Amino acid sequence: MARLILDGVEKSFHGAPVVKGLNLTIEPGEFVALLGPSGCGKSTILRMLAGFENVSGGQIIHGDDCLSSSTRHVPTEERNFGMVFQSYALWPHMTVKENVGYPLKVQKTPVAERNKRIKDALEIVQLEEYADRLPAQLSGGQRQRVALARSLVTEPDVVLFDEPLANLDRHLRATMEETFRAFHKRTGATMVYVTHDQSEAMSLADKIAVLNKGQLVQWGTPQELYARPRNTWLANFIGRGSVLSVAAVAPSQYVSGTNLTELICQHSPDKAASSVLVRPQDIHFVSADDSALIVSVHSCIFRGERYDIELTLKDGQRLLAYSDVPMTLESLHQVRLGQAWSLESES
Ligand SMILES: Nc1ncnc2c1ncn2[C@@H]1O[C@H](COP(=O)(O)OP(=O)(O)OP(=O)(O)O)[C@@H](O)[C@H]1O
Repeated sequence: MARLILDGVEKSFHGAPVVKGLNLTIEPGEFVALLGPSGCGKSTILRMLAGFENVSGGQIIHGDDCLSSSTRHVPTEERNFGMVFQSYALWPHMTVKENVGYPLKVQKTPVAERNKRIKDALEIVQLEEYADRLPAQLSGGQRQRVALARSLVTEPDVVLFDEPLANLDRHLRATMEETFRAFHKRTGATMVYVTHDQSEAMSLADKIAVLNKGQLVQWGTPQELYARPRNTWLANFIGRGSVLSVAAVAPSQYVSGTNLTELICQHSPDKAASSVLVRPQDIHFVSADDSALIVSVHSCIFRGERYDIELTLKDGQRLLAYSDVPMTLESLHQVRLGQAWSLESES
């Protein structure tokens, strides 16, 4: 098992940069998500890791080996990285076990060893009983599990996933997330997982690289990204909450509820302003509290376990809060704010 390093990786297509100076160090056995909106360069990064694309600058290092640089390009088949795509990419005329065993056949692994590894891989994804079926006789989730089994028969150090759940319905996605978690635990392989779905990334990954327009915005654990997003763009992208304009305050710090209330009250459009992130669970409805803020209810939406309440502050800004009970539109309430996180402005 070896560390995977992206060192100043660049990629341009026809002179247009799509990945800019990317630095990431992925520890052996880590589950890493590359998260970002459509077109931010996630798949291109994965394709460079896989060796389908060369790099325009920088280098990719695995352990002691340089896999890609401006002077070197180790071909895909020599990287021994497993890959799982959105489209499954199964051979329709081959049975499940033939599909799973295909990479071993290419490697000319002896038949007895091949059969053992196929059996082990199918056991991990719980498809032993389906070994002789054709892909057309399987459900979407089962096909994705075949692709997963195929990605691990060669016992790769690194497995690359390109939006593997994008074609599955919500219920199946949750089940497959469980399969991925178990798969990671069982194999201990390093995993790099591309997705534009933040809840998927948060629930699966040890660390997340959030990308926007080909650049790394932040690299951290899901908890760090949620609690301390770097800038306003990331605060709007990760989790639920409200980005408020307040009187000037230094970025990257927690602001206490009392200070926050003051910063909101002192804010005026003609003065320098900062942005803070307020999470809905930090907004508390109170009664008869002199230091509380007066808000009115703009909307109230039932979400099953609770209501989403959109509030309007005195200056017209909106604030998302949660409530166990429904609230009447336009009604006035008092809220006490817990804490907020101050943000850098988007560069
Ligand atoms: N072979 C190519 N030739 C030219 N431009 C390309 C090529 N591949 C990707 N691009 C461009 O690079 C940018 C990043 O594409 P990429 O597929 O990496 O984004 P992504 O984040 O994976 O998006 P999505 O979530 O929509 O798949 C896009 O603007 C895309 O049009």
